[in-house]
Formats: sequence, C-alpha cells, structure tokens
Amino acid sequence: MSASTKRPRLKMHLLGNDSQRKCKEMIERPVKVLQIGEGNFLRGFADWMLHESARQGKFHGSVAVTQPRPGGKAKLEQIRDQDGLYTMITRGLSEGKRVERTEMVSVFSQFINPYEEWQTFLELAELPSLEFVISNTTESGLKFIQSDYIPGEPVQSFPGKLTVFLHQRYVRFAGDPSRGLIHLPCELLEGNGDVLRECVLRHSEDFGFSDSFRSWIEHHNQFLNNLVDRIVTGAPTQEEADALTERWGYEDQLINTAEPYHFWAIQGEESLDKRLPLKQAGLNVHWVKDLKPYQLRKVRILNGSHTLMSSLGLLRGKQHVRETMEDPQFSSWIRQAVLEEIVPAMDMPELGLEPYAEEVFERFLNPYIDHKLQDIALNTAGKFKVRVLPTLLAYEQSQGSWPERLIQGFAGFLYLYRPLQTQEGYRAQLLSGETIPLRDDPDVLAALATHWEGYDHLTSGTAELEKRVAAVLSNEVIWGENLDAKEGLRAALVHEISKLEGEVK
Ligand SMILES: NC(=O)c1ccc[n+]([C@@H]2O[C@H](COP(=O)([O-])OP(=O)(O)OC[C@H]3O[C@@H](n4cnc5c(N)ncnc54)[C@H](O)[C@@H]3O)[C@@H](O)[C@H]2O)c1
Ligand SMILES: O=P(O)(O)OC[C@@H](O)[C@@H](O)[C@H](O)[C@H](O)CO
Repeated sequence: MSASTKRPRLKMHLLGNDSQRKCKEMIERPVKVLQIGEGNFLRGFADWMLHESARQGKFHGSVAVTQPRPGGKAKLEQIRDQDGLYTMITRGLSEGKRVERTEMVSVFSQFINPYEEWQTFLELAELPSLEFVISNTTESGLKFIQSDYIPGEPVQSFPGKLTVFLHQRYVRFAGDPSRGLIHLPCELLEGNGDVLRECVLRHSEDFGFSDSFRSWIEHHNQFLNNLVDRIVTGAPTQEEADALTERWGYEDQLINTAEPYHFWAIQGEESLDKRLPLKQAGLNVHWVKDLKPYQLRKVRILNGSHTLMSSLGLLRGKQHVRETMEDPQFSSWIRQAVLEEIVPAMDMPELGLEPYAEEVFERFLNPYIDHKLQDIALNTAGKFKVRVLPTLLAYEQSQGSWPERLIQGFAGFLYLYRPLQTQEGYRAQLLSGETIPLRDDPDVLAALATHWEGYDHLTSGTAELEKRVAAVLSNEVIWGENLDAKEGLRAALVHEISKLEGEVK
C-alpha cells in the first residue's frame, strides 16, 4: 500500500495555525485575475509569481481558476478538493549552487468549471476588482475555432468563452473604458496577445455582438504579447511523493516541481508593474517595448541547442539532456555550437547573449531534471526549420562559410530522419542499430521515407548519398525554400553524414 492511501488529502485545516492564517489571508483577497488553464506550467510560473508578490505584501488579489476544455475537469476538482492549495518545489542549480525551496502556494480563491457552471463563470465578469486574464492552453488552445453562441450554454474554445465573458463585462459596466482587462496569454506562439485579440474580434462578429463592443475590445482591453521561460516538470515520482506524504502527514495531489530559473518578458508599459507587481517583487520579469529580440534569443539559443543535441545525442545512444551535457565531448561541442556559431549569427550584443547561454548550460545540467531527448525530438522537422536553420543561413551570410557544428547537427537530423516504415509506424535507426519511434508530421515523414527509399550506406556509394541529400534539401514543402540552391550546403552535409555512417556499429 502506498503511503498516500493512509493519509488525508491536503486541506486548509490540516496546516499549522500560522500557515493557515497566512493562506486564508491571501485567499480572502478580491479576485483580480481570471486564469484559464489549470496545468502545471501556469501553477509553476504565473501563480507562483503572484504568490511571491502577495507574500511580500505587494499584490493584493487572488485568482479565479477555470479549465479551458472539458478534459481539464479532474485537475480542477483536485484544486477545489485541496481548498486551492498546492506545494511548489523549486530546485536546481543557481550560480553553480544547488537550490531547493518548498512553499505552499495559496492564490486560488475560486474554482469554476465553465462547462458545468457557466452562469457562475459569467458572473465573474461582473466583478469590479477583476483586472487580468492569464491563460495557457498549449499552442492547440489558442486558435480560432468557428462556433455558434447559444445564450445560456458554454462555448467550447478558450477564445470563444473569453469573448462571451468580455461581452458580459461590457454590458454590466455599460462600456466603461476603465473596466477593460489586461490579457496575458502565455501560450508559446509568436504574437500570442495579437492572436488572442484577433480570435476575440472574429468571435464577436460571429456571435453578432455590436460594433461598440468591438471598439471597447480594441481600445480599452490590452492583449499583451509575452514570452515565458521556465522548465516546469510537474509532479515528482510516486516514490518521492509518498515520502513527502509521510513527512507532511497529508497527501498533496498537486505537488509541482520547477527549476529556479524563470523569465517573463511582457511587451507593455512598465507602469503596469504597479498593478501586477512582479518586477518590484524581485522576480525576473521584464516590461519591454519589443519582444522579438527576447523571443529570438530563447528560440535560437535554448530551443535551438535542444534541437541540435537531440538528434546527435539520440543517434549516439544518449537519453537525457543532462547526460548529454555531462559528456565532456558533447558538452564542449554544444558550448562551441552556441558560443561560436549561434551567438555570432545573431548580432545582438546588447541582449547579453553569452550570459544567457551560460545560464542555459547550467539549466541543462539541473541535477533534479531528466529531460528526455525523445520528448524534445517530437516534431523536430518543424522545429529545426524555425529554431536552427535561420541561424545556419545567417551565419553563412555574415561569415561566408558554413558553421561546422550546426552542419554536424543538421547532418545528425538528416541521418535520424531516414524513416523506416514498420508496423508500429515510422522509426529511426540509431548508430547502434537500435530503432526508436519518429513522432512528427506524417506528411513530412512520408516524403522523407520516399527520398531515402532503397538507400543503403554500405552499398549505395557517395554519388547516391549526394542525390538523396539533394532531394531532401530541395523539398520546399519541408523547408519553405529550395535549400539545395545554397552553394556548398549539400557537399558539407554529405561529408558529415558520411562520417556518421562511418561510426555505425
Ligand atoms: N512545462 C514547461 O516546462 C513549459 C515551459 C514553457 C512553456 N510551456 C508550454 O506550456 C504548455 C503546457 O504545458 P504544461 O506543462 O502546463 O502542461 P499540462 O498538461 O499540465 O497543461 C496543459 C494545459 O493546456 C490545456 N489544453 C491542452 N490542450 C488544449 C486544447 N486543445 N484546448 C484548450 N486547452 C488545452 C489543458 O487543459 C491544461 O490546462 C505546453 O504547450 C508548453 O509548450 C511549458
Ligand atoms: O516544448 P517544445 O517541444 O516546444 O520544445 C522542447 C524544449 O526546447 C522546451 O520545452 C524548453 O525546455 C522550454 O521552452 C523552456 O522554457
């Protein structure tokens, strides 16, 4: 029997007197934030930040949390069941030292399932205290899905629900400009604020709402583009959770874990920090005029090096990021790829690219996180195009030669993505001969399978390899352009792929 079956679930009354008083005091504050999303990321990022600010006496509000799709019901019920409380464990390396901090987060004052409590959800819109809407519904949740609005019935999609919610507020306050809300959609999409505003405007038209409502949305609501960065790893292992249950004397079903690093860049006026006091609470939050450089920095350095290391790491039998970074050869390869190729191709010295890169290396070495290369490799074809290819091309443009390590990473990706068609779907063959599943766009995998069909590195020869690489590079559906037209690219890749073929065991 696991320890958790013998202990009660976390409830406010199970806490010591002092903790109870503090948690109650925070939860009784007026609702300032509507949160759409009950997932690990928001609870380990925005809610943890609000809690920290409230703890310091800076943020005087609470959060009403709702789930963005019917499927999120179970998590919302768990939050309700625990009086809105959960434990946050922050751990990892910070400036070379191990850091571990455990705290009880108490910011949720209301828990509403809009699919079963639609009216209660809409009543929130009438609260004068409400100022912000924060969401994270993954890239799949922040998009326009054509739908009808039948008064009294919930709309399914997140932007659709928000449109009706805003209309309710608009009507209740007779279009008062000061009652507009500030929206912070945290989904990892470029221009996330703009995307949400566009979705709301389209729904408003479909639902038949007035032009003056549209104008209130456009002029008195702010939809802020923003970039989030923190590795939030969710629940600990069952073994660790059981040990914590024993230690605390209650079971917390919502324990969340995250690295110490956190960064939130929000394109908006710094004066907003008076209303959402995160920067002034000492959190790594930046109110910026232009988000693009921060986005570029993160995508090219952090996500780019993840993508680069995943193909070569997997090919050579590595499984996790830390394991790859602890291998001296791999580690110096990644460092050189980032510091000598990715950073010089960006030409943005004012953004502190080297210190950011050093922080990223430290994050990759987090002793508490086993970040799977296979998870990072999900959809590599699309990620390579956005996260690595632009650097490769920019480097060649500015330096007049192809960057050695990025070419090796590209060769690794092309080698890994020679899909073998099996009964369980497409698989990749590693240098050891072992195979692993390839999880990517089925059309891209089918096209690549065709390009490599019948190729055998032992018998086909270099001329045939060159032909196959040319076919892949000239596939404009994958790359959006004909990469085979880039002088010297094909030859550089063929050279590196041949070297990998020489390593086959
Ligand atoms: N966990 C991290 O380290 C991290 C870091 C930065 C960004 N992110 C981004 O945050 C997102 C969520 O990560 P998480 O760790 O919170 O996962 P999670 O599974 O804990 O939460 C996912 C949330 O998205 C909602 N959702 C999923 N599909 C949806 C859909 N089609 N429509 C509406 N809502 C939908 C779920 O109901 C839930 O609220 C990911 O897409 C990831 O890109 C995560
Ligand atoms: O989440 P993905 O699949 O888009 O990318 C994999 C990782 O690069 C990513 O999860 C980072 O760890 C995260 O973006 C850090 O904030």
